[in-house]
Amino acid sequence: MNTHTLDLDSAVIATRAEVAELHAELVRYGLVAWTGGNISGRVPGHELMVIKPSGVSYDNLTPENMILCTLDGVVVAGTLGSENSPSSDTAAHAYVYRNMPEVGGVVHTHSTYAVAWAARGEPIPCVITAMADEFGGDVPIGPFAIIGDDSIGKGIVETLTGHRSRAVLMQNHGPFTIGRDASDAVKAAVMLEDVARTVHVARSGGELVSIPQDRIDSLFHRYQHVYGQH
Ligand SMILES: O=C(CO)[C@@H](O)[C@@H](O)COP(=O)(O)O
Repeated sequence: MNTHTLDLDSAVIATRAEVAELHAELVRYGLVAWTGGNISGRVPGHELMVIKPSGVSYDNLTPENMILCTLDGVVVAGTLGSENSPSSDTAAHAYVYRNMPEVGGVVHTHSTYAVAWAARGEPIPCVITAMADEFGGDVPIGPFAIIGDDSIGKGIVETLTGHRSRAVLMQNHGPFTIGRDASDAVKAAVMLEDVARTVHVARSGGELVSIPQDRIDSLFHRYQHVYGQH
């Protein structure tokens, strides 16, 4: 077996394990109900992605039943899990990977507060430092788009290209998040729901107080480049 094949096989195995394991985080943080939501990961160094099977209980997701697809969203025949149908959002995830080469992971959830902002068609205003840290500003609204073709993917790419936010609220539907890898995209989904809830509660109590842009900029820089362990 040549080294390229070994590299491919090991990259696929690692991505399957990562994506399967991360789905449990959506349940742990209460971001999905039933089989709603999905996570995918780009297979590093290859024009491939791994995504969950459609409509399968989170309790039954394993590395082996994750589905390997091309970046056109086509299932790679004869591979583990290929007997099942991939997520109904596969086209959206694939469109993001084709058009945003820096993205290594995509997540979709139906988390309550984020979906509530999406139902109002309102961007979440950056009025707490946690939003400045994680999203560098407001969390934007994406267009209303029907599942089944590239519409959702196009809406995600048009909204997030050149935008600091790793999260977009697709109007009347819910959040999609992106990241350098699947884990980073899951973090964005978790933090999104936290800020969506906090700002919703804040606004229900009265007027929101904005943060000066230069403060948002410095908070974002610190969090992205200084915070944590290096
Ligand atoms: O919201 C949608 C589609 O956008 C849901 O169907 C989705 O969360 C779950 O679908 P899958 O189980 O990934 O096919």
